Amino acid sequence: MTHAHLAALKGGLIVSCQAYPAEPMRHPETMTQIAEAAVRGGAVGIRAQGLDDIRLIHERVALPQIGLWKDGDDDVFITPTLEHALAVIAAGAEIVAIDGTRRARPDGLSLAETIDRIHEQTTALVMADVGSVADGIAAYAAGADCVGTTLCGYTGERTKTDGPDLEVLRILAAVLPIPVIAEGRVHTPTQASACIDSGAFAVVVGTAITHPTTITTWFAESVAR
Ligand SMILES: CC(=O)N[C@H](C=O)[C@@H](O)[C@H](O)[C@H](O)COP(=O)(O)O
Repeated sequence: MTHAHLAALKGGLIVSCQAYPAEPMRHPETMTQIAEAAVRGGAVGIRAQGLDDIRLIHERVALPQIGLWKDGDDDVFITPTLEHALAVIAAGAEIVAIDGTRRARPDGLSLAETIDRIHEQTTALVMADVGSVADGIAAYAAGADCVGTTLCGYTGERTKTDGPDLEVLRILAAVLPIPVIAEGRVHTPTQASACIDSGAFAVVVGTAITHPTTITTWFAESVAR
């Protein structure tokens, strides 16, 4: 049985609204406006980073929100500890995205301990951001409510493909009984559609919708002679 907030995402597009440190658009109001614009285009959910952004988006956007807190320069930086996860949930995220890899976590808790404590202390769901098939299987065993292919190509286990890692997506969607969300380098509508055809429960698009600097480089490079 899928929780209502996850069920609301089924078969849809989740738009990741994130700006990176020191970037011009890094402001909760700006990210909230981007999220509001994404709603008008048909997004069924929003993914957002940082407590202030999550709080404001929760106030103004009536869609399920996947929240995360990127912190630290270590390998594990997506909502790296239980404390980060609880803060993301307190800020209003219905689903908390956490590092769901098999790497050691900075607070010394295992992934299973982290997920157990989130489930004991809150009603939020956990999206485990994984970097490989082995990660995904371990995250399911650890109690994740859903997994995302978010970290495929970023942990050294998988080659960073130009588009989404459809191979990991296809395998995890076939073997796991929980939703598998496609995320990472989905840059075109055709790729998003291929994710659904490969078994994705939902598709997250960030950069190609919400990161104008990167999109500008794609066009600038294509006109350069
Ligand atoms: C690896 C990592 O840090 N991923 C982050 C996770 O939230 C974001 O920087 C990405 O923008 C997000 O995953 C969406 O992916 P893309 O922007 O490729 O559509």
